[in-house]
Amino acid sequence: MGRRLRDGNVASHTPQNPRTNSCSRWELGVCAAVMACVSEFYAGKCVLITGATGFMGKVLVEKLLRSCPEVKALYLLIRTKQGQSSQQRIHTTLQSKLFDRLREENPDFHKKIIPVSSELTQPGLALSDEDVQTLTQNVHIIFHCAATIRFDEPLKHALQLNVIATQQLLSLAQQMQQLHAFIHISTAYANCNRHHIDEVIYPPPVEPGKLIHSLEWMDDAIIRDITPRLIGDWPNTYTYTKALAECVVQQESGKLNVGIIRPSIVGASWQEPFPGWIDNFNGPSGVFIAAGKGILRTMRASNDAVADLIPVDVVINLTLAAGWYTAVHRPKSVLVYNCTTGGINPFHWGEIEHHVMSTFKRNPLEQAFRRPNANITSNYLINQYWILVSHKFPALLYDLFLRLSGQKPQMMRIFNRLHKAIGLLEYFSSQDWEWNSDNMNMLMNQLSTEDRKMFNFDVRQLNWPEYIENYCIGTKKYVLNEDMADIPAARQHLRKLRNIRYTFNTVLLVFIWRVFIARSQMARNICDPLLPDLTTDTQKLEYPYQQNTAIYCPCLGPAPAHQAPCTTVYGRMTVYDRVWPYDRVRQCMAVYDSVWPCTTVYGRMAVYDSVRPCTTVYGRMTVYDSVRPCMAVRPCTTPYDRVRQCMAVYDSVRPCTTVYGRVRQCTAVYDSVRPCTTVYGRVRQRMAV
Ligand SMILES: CCCCCCCCCCCCCCCC(=O)SCCNC(=O)CCNC(=O)[C@H](O)C(C)(C)COP(=O)(O)OP(=O)(O)OC[C@H]1O[C@@H](n2cnc3c(N)ncnc32)[C@H](O)[C@@H]1OP(=O)(O)O
Ligand SMILES: NC(=O)C1=CN([C@@H]2O[C@H](COP(=O)(O)OP(=O)(O)OC[C@H]3O[C@@H](n4cnc5c(N)ncnc54)[C@H](OP(=O)(O)O)[C@@H]3O)[C@@H](O)[C@H]2O)C=CC1
Repeated sequence: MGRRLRDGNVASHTPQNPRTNSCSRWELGVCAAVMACVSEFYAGKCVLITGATGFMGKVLVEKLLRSCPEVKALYLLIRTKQGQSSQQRIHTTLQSKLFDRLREENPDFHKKIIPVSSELTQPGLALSDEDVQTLTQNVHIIFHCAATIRFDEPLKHALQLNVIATQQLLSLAQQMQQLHAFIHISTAYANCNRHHIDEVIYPPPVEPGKLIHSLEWMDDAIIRDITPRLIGDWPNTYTYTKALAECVVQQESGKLNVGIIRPSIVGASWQEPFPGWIDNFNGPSGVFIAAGKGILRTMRASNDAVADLIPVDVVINLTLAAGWYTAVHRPKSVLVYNCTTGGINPFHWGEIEHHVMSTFKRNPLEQAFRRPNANITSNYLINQYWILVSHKFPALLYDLFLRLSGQKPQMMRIFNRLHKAIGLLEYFSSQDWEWNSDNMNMLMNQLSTEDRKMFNFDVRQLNWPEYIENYCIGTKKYVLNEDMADIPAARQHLRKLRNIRYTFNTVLLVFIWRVFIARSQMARNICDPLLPDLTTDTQKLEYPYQQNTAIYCPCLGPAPAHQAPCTTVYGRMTVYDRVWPYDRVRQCMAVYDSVWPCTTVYGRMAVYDSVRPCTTVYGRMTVYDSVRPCMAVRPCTTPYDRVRQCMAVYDSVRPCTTVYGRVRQCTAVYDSVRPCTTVYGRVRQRMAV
């Protein structure tokens, strides 16, 4: 690694006039024929990069050193953090697997890296005078990647980093004597309040200077209160301040050659330095991991909305090419590149869900909480339902288990954080945008064949299923640092989870059956058609009586009736009793109905009698009511109606042949409906009969 600027040991170089240094059109042709023009352009150049310890910054440093080996020096503006100096931090960053390929190709690559201590939120970027002098003398190209990308960042801090730091960097750039290009990394969602987004800088929601001055004197509590009103149509302070930053870039660019790159949702690498490289939980990566671990089961997203993911290497290739183009062609105004895939090679969230789940089932993550099975829905209520059933309920059970086993409950806490994170992402997964990407296409056409291969950002070639598979495997290998050799053990763990789920579901089903369904005729009527029909098609064709046997013994395997078709209710009852002896009459009715639904009182009675011959009118009436509830079918407004109904039943039990017998029967029935306490009442009863 090159020594820090403060040490004053900067590799000497001959300053070149940016205008004469750029490839002429003739030179471009020669360069293309001999070697890639873009890497030729970076030869001998000093490049300043902010955000080099971040996701995209790292990939930029790696690609620049690998594909432009003649680059002179990389000045990386890095803040001290957690007691580590910028020197130590870059040292740690370079240990990342990301640099393995470069390490192999060029073990001395670190010598070109010069860390510069800089806290971007401080006045003057907290640069020493010496560092300012060296940077202003040497830097040819600036890539400004640093930003806070947190969606919940307090407005003042987001403004300080994303807007004010950009402003300060631009004024430093103005002092640079041989700067060729200033490339600012923005986001495709800076203007997410619009549906169609062109490659232009839109008017800012508020004049950035005014906002900066107003927020200076306000305390944090007031700012927090007015933030929602200030950001208006923007979903968070990140996209809002990125919109303001674009405006600042335009205002302060002066005579600088400036380009703005607007990537959409930056994901794992597609090809370089190797497929699937990713090192953080941001954006979809965290969602994929949570789904792969079986924690996330539901999320609000539209199946049909375009998932505008863009691989990180595509963004970096475009950025380097834009650096070259901006320096060489010096466009008159700030050139904006929408770096997106949706308009060129669209892929949808529903498809992503499918491929993510399929990949994690084949290549499971270690120690999954449940089997991966996430579903996306755009319906708020359905999502809330699944959150309750698939997130909160299992979390409660698991925490209960942890408590009982003397451990600290943690699942509910994890779910609360997950819900906060996905709540912030839903805005981006529930709708889609149209980005114009003419400048990206124009730039591609400007590249030589060689450059197009070396700095490939042609997303038409992107094979999504393959990319998503590599992405998921990348989260496993590089974010979670899991060993691919442990996949068989992870698969075994998933099988164990599946068996636990089957057992749990069976117990739950049996419990629900016994407590609710087996005790209620109405519930049975509702549930019977919903219960799984376990019979095969051949059985259905062969014998209708067989169809429902499985309903009565769903968890205990096939009943004997499957082997020897049962044609009588009695036979059927025998099977039933073996499985689950319980409340004979109710069972009998249920079984009978399942075989031969009984619509007449008579049929019903016949079944009833076969089980428990009825000797009392009351018992008989209960059966009668269960078949054709008298109050429901024909509301009985008078005891007389009831008596008529009862008599019909009564007759079927004990037919009466004498008038006297009839009167006695009637009286008994009548009494059971409305006991009579007066002689007058009795006489009225008899008269009625
Ligand atoms: C199969 C389904 C397919 C459908 C799939 C749809 C995906 C739909 C993606 C849309 C994506 C749009 C992206 C816009 C395009 C840009 O503009 S890109 C810039 C993107 N910026 C981000 O993604 C930053 C978002 N993150 C944040 O704002 C903050 O991390 C959060 C989410 C507010 C959490 O903050 P915090 O509570 O202070 O904690 P933090 O330490 O940051 O993280 C807490 C936990 O959340 C986890 N976490 C962080 N981010 C995430 C995440 N994205 N997901 C899950 N967990 C996360 C962390 O791993 C951590 O877990 P533990 O390690 O503690 O177990
Ligand atoms: N990731 C994505 O999906 C997308 C990102 N972008 C844009 O790309 C750029 C890079 O994003 P990404 O790499 O993902 O972000 P990261 O969060 O991974 O990296 C942010 C970088 O900024 C640096 N930084 C933050 N605060 C300061 C500070 N006060 N002083 C000095 N350096 C600081 C961080 O350094 P440190 O290590 O010290 O924290 C880190 O190197 C951003 O401008 C972002 O807006 C745009 C679209 C999508």
